[in-house]
Amino acid sequence: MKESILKTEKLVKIYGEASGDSSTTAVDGVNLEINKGEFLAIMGPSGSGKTTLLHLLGGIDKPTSGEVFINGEPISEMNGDELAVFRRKELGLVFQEFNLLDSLTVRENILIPMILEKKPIEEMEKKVKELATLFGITNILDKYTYHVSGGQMQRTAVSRALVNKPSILLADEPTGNLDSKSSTTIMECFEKVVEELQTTVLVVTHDVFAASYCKKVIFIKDGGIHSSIVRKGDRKQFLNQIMDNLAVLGGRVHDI
Ligand SMILES: Nc1ncnc2c1ncn2[C@@H]1O[C@H](COP(=O)(O)OP(=O)(O)OP(=O)(O)O)[C@@H](O)[C@H]1O
Repeated sequence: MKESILKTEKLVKIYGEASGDSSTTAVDGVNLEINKGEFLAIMGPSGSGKTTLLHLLGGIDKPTSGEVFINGEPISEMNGDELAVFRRKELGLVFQEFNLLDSLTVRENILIPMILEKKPIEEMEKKVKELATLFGITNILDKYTYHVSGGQMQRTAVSRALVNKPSILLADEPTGNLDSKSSTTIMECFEKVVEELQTTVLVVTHDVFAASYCKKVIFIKDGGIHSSIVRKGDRKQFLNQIMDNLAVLGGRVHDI
């Protein structure tokens, strides 16, 4: 049976409503359901509302109306502290800019969320070893982040996002600052996250190549869900299918 991890009901985000200036409806009544083990991408033209939607799903921003449920829990009913704890346990977040602390080593960066959860030291060491092995970064664990490559930084960020075994990993343009080789490595890491750790992954991306690694792509336009496609054949066929759907969406290719 399908297990719902994340669900939204009539999610709306309007910017600028209170200021009296002209307002922008960035997310316009989105109903979305993501089940356990899904690996999906959200794509759409520039300004279509992708990042805003991801911020609402991750509790980083509050909706104007509607609700986000994570494991059946409505996140709008949580106060700031409750939401912070809930996010630390249930959500893993990965950003384009990596957001690592450069005064810490790779190992220390990965440990931060577990330290905040006051996990026993043996458990922390075991988890870091497990994730570093899975993502091929054991040899850089004691390096400072400014001494490692962009691809290694992003694999560190993915490890940090996973240490507390979240229900879902949300990634905003995770390949945006990476060359094509590192982008491939990161998308292969996400495949492992889904297949070996059974963690659900949602990626917001402009990158057709990155999206082609996913099993499903949801296209958004003007803040609403326009269409979605599911991967049936190989990755190259899916990449072509994604390109065709983006062409239908409109917007110039370099805007996507
Ligand atoms: N803080 C804000 N205040 C006012 N308007 C905003 C704000 N953030 C986003 N918007 C507007 O909301 C709409 C959606 O923006 P959003 O950044 O979510 O789109 P996006 O699809 O992620 O774009 P891109 O692909 O260019 O990053 C745009 O019209 C944008 O100008």
